Amino acid sequence: MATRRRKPPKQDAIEHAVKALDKTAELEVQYINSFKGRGVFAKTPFRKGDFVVEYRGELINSKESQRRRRTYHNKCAVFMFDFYWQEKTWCVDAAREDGSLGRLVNDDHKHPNCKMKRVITEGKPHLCLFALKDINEGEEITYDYGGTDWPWRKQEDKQSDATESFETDIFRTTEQTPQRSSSFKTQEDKQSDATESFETDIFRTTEQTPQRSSSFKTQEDKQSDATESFETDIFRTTEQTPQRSSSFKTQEDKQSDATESFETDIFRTTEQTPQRSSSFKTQEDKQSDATESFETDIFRTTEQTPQRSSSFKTQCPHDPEPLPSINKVGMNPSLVDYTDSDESQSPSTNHDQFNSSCQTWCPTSEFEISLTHQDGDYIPRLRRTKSIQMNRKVEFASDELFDPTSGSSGEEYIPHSSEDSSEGTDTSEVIQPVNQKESMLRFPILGKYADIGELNDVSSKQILNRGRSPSRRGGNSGMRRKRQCSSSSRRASYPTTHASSGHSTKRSGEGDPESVLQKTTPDLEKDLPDSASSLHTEDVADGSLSISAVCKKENGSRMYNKKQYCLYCREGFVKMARHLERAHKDKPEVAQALSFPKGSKERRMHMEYLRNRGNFAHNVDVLNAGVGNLVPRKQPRKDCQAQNFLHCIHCHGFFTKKVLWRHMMTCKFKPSVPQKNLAKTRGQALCAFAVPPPPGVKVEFWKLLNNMVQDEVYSVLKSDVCIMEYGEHLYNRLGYDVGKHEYIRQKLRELGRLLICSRKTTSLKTIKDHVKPANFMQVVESVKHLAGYDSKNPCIQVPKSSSQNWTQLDKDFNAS
Ligand SMILES: C[S@@+](CC[C@H](N)C(=O)[O-])C[C@H]1O[C@@H](n2cnc3c(N)ncnc32)[C@H](O)[C@@H]1O
Repeated sequence: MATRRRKPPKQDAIEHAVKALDKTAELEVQYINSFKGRGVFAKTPFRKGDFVVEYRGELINSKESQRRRRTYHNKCAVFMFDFYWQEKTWCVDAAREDGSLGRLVNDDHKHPNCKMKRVITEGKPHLCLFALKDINEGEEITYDYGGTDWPWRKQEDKQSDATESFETDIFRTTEQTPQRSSSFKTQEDKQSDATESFETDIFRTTEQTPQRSSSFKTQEDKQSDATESFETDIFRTTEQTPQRSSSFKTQEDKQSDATESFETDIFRTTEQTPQRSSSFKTQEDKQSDATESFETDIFRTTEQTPQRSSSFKTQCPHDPEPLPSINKVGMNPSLVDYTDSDESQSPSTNHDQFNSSCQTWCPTSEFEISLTHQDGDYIPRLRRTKSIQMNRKVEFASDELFDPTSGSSGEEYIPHSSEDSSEGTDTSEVIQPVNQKESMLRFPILGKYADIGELNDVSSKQILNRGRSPSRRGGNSGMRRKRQCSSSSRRASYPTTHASSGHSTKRSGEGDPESVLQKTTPDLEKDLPDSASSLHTEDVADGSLSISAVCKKENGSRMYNKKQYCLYCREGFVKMARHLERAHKDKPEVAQALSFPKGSKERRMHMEYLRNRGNFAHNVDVLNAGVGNLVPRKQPRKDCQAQNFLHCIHCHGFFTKKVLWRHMMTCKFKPSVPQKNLAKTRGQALCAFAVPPPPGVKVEFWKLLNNMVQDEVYSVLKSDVCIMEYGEHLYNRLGYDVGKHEYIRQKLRELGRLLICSRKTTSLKTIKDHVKPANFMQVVESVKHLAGYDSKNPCIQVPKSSSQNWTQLDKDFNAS
């Protein structure tokens, strides 16, 4: 098939590994579909046994890998590849988008064409893929990730015919049910049978007792013996300058130029610990916490310079005691330093077993090239541990990467597109921009709200008169579950609402928020503080004001015990709708709400509004008293300070400042402002899809773009090369999740708006101009202009670029 001269695969692998080079002339990345994402494809044929690509990344120890796994998003954690070497579990963390190809190779457990092998060179293990069979040009490179619980496997068959959105849904569902299939064991058993027993031993040891099996020792010893001849090869290869191919660099540079730093931020924590600990061996032996960063540092793939071996010295600047050099002919100077290292700096703790012939630790080479299970050679069984979720409560020795207790639980796939909210009850859906300043209502404070004081008396009387009788039943039922961690049950006096006067119980039109407001707002406004005179809660000595966090049950699940306060009887109830129905159906607003069918949107909205009003009245009272538990619209995760909360003038919900801005945009109780429909007409949409994507633009990304509002921003961003490249990059990263499409569009629109503004106010014409350091001040000017910065009264109109804010801005923008 192939006519090119074949290099011995092991040598080929070592050469590429040492130089951190990919075969960019023979391989290419292609976007496959939204389900699978990208994949690596052969540009030229490979022969069975050929080295194909290295799974390159940062080599870290198990402790560090556990730590990262806890902090990484699932999408990143899936790039962590755990493997066993020298009685320890190691991990190649390829989460970083570094442009390398190995990390993008997809899984195929049925008909893989490659197999992962461990190649040790310069004392470091590398994970390399070798062809299991002849691979044709255009064929996707695949290997078996191991295990059986990868979500996509269960769906593979269904996938082929399904539509894109359907696929995504399935995928999500699967992600949420990370149960190991029952066939797992069977396959495990089959594998175990097919491989040498020692492999099984290795992984049993890893999962249960980190002891070396006797068969493993034998194998290791065999390897040690065999290393001698490889060393020569290794050192020969290291003489060559380890540079990345130019084509590779270009691709990577392009990506990094166009990419925002947010994606890489997560990794910074671990990358910013360049200190080497003093004694590797001791720490390793002790498995103490302090080892965490050390091993990482030693084996870290240089982030900036892809020259792995030569960067080693720089990576370890704090070696306490440099040891005598072992001179190897032809050795790269940096490698001399590396081999100079103290034995104790070997990643191995068992040097006798690893290389018993060396008194001083020296790098050895190990190569495992058996490509079938049958030939009986040592095949390191590499395993993707993404499917095993660490149980944080279990204490692990640093080498115990696998959590035996969670083996069957699978990976916890968390739907990532959902909003980060502690309580998903806010179903605000309509986006209607309003004047934010007018809409943010701060709470009234002690003494500043005379009306409330007067009303309090009335309401106190009302409470006395009524006692608990009208609400007793509801109250009891609401309190049936005695969970004490919600808001304070302190009774207080409240402003009355006088809600009953003059309100028809006639059905309002179609649950329109406005109609709800028209009927209910006037009453409430009596109770509301004058927004102009309202003060900020910071003015209160609010040491005793609290906002309770969400409560958890013993098993960690959420406890739904948030008490809402009744507008009429001032009691707290967990089930407010039921209470209102039972105790206050005579009230016009309640009657009005009840006039809608159960479960209807209108009824829910009315009830929600009444609930909010009751809570609002309660909060007003608590704030007036300066003591008590405030009821927020959404319970925070942690107990919060009251001054971080503000009140929405439309729905009267109490929100954190951070959330309020966004909420105001979507509050369903705000009166709607007629807006020009900026959405595409049907004709426009059809025309947009009819236009083929420009050369180099993927169809899927093109579709995403064409779903955008087609205004000036759209045409500008479409014509800017950088924005389009950035968009494609985002699409490649996030596009498989339909929930992220809007985010991608908004990111692009932000840049489009900036570009328009820059063109109007500065000499910058493209986004590329924006990244030139010389233009920095112009960019600042443009951003200020765009954000509506007022230099006289230093403030900005648009404090942050949430998509909703920009939606308003878009409208203003278009209007102007
Ligand atoms: C190591 S990454 C491979 C590169 C990935 N396709 C990408 O575009 O970033 C592993 C991820 O690829 C996807 N993947 C790998 N093999 C797959 C397969 N056979 N079918 C569907 N998705 C697959 C899964 O989303 C998995 O989380």
